Amino acid sequence: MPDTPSVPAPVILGNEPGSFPHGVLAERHPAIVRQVRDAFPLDPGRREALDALLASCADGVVEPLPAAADPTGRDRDRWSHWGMDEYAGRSWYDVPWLWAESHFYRRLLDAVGYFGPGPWQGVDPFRPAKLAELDAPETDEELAALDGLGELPADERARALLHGSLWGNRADLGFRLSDRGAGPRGEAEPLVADDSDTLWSLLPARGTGAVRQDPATLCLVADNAGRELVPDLLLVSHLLAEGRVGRVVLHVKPYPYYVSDATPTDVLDAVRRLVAAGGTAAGHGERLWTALTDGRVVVRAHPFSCAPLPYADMPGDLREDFAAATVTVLKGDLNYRRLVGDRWWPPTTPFADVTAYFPGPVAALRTLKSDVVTGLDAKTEAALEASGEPHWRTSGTHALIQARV
Ligand SMILES: O=P(O)(O)OC[C@@]1(O)O[C@H](CO)[C@@H](O)[C@@H]1O
Repeated sequence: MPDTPSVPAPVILGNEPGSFPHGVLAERHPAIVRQVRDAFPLDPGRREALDALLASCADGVVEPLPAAADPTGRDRDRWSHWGMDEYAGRSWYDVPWLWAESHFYRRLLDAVGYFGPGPWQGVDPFRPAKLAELDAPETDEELAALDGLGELPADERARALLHGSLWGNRADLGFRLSDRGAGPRGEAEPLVADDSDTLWSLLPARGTGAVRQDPATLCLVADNAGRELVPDLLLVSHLLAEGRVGRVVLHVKPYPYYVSDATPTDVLDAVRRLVAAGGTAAGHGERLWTALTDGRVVVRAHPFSCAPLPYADMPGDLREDFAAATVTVLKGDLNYRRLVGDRWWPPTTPFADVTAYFPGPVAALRTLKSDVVTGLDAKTEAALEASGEPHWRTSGTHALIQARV
């Protein structure tokens, strides 16, 4: 197995005005604070805390989590282990962008009283937006379209559902706040890498050549709730129905994160949405409901899923989870950044090299919404650079399916 590149590329920081990472820290985060402030009738104490965070976004520094932030102290201990003491006092713009962003969301939860004690303990500040998206007419349309898939051969249905999950990643409420917009479609193909054949080779359908001794286990590291989680669950349901997997471990976040990231509550909302939709969607919803009750689908909410660190720093128990899977599929841009390392890799750096540390076969389904990218062939990189789309890395108009056996 190739080794992770011996000389890692520079870590992405948010310290360059005009860059995407800087814009996220300086513009998107304040917009998110205002959005939360307007979405809840918060008491003066909470509003003051939000205003303090808003002020900090512009020119503040990383501050330790206040003692009240976490009555048990367990989460503060984790954050200390994750670098909070090292970075405390330093500008948001001078620490790794991944770390700064993740710490912002943890501070936002403090500001709204998510960790309590108090009336807002456990209330997801992003829930109104998540539910609005789940109940949107577009969701009805996407679920109704499932009725037409039944006529397709199983492998075409599988491909359609895989792409539904892939492009579902554009349904990202935080991203839309500063979506640089899909500029004029250039020459470059929307899919900049496609290892789907490799992924399918790991999850053969019943009755095909490759007969597995034990049913395959899929570890799916989910990303956003709503209109991304629904297609993810539809793919899971299809893989179970076709015998491509016998068991699914669904990783979601233990608490709200990056605006739309899915929590266990969001899994329940999405399954209920499917069951209530009628038609083919309801069949998927009922299959998932049964699979959750009989243990074929297991939901995990590991603390490291909300860590400000790359997966290369994952703890042993999570490493064991991934190692036990036939394949681990990571959804979305943030998980991609954490999987390959949020660094200025040359785009042609082999995906296999930057994921060499990962236990077991791994795949990524991601729309490009931030600067990091690996695993492109030189021709694709050249086409993207020549495409007339200056923001091809961050606009969400391109996506990739990458896999390492
Ligand atoms: O993981 P997701 O939901 O696909 O994207 C997360 C994201 O919105 O957050 C970061 C910018 O704030 C980027 O990684 C990306 O744009």
